[in-house]
Amino acid sequence: MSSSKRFVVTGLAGQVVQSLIERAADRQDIELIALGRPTLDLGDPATIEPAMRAAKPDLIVSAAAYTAVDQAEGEEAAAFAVNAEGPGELARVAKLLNVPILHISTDYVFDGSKTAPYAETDPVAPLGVYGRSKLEGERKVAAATDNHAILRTAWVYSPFGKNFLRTMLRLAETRDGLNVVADQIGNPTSALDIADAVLAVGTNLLSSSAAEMRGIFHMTGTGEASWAEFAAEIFRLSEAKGGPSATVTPIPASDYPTPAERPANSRLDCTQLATVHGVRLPDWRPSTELVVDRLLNGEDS
Ligand SMILES: NC(=O)C1=CN([C@@H]2O[C@H](COP(=O)(O)OP(=O)(O)OC[C@H]3O[C@@H](n4cnc5c(N)ncnc54)[C@H](O)[C@@H]3O)[C@@H](O)[C@H]2O)C=CC1
Repeated sequence: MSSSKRFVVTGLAGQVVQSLIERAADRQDIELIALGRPTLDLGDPATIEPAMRAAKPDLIVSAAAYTAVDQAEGEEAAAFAVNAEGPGELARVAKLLNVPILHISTDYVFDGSKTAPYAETDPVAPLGVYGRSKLEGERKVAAATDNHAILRTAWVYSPFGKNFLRTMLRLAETRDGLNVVADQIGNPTSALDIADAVLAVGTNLLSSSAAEMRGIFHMTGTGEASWAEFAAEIFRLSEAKGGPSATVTPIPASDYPTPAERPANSRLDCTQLATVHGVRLPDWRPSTELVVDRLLNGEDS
């Protein structure tokens, strides 16, 4: 029998990390190890090489990040340390250990002014600190090693952690109606589907040295929605199962000001990932149903 490959992922409790732990548990061919603070602290680069050497990865997954988008506006140094310097050091260590690195990035590298879904080759223009820090992370990873795949995702939800889906269900416990932004559109993406895709792309990088499998790929759920449409679908599914629901009133983003500006169009064109890696994430609606079901059944905290 062939021995299993060890994927070492950064972070302990994040949505993507938790999803990777769950999905890898079903796989004989992959062993997943999560490394987080204090053993590996992206904000303290000196911890990265010793932690990674000890973990002996066959492949590194860079999933941890400073993800508080609004807070980042006032904490630029912290956001850049964790989202740019940390991943740059991780990629240096990946090169040193001669292993591939998969780095998770974001739709926030774009300003959202394009009217069609974004391709990997479209010009970047982040609107805020978080997006700029993630873009710098992409650049540092790419500069440190050719053996990388940068996977840009967006609108992540899951049974774990903080996300829009869980926030909507929580608010509906106490409110009959909610105002939700209708003029920002994107591709809702289940972290469980991200985990499957990461394991598939990682397996490809380990089995092939083809240059076309390296570089930037867009990786979101299939299908698009506005936040208001996403909320309405969450409540439709929840109500059908006897869970909380609320009436959604669509509002413009200008009626819901936030410290960080969001792109109006967050849609990512994922053709490259399908063509090169044979990976296509499912439609967001059935994936949303799976997560709503799990939360209503109380399987997750
Ligand atoms: N949540 C979203 O909607 C989106 C997320 N992304 C990206 O996807 C990736 C995964 O995001 P989520 O799982 O949703 O994030 P999350 O916020 O659920 O989890 C972030 C993880 O990073 C860890 N972390 C934070 N600072 C750290 C440090 N200094 N050292 C070590 N670990 C640290 C946290 O402990 C946590 O485990 C990130 O790279 C994020 O930028 C991209 C687009 C959208």
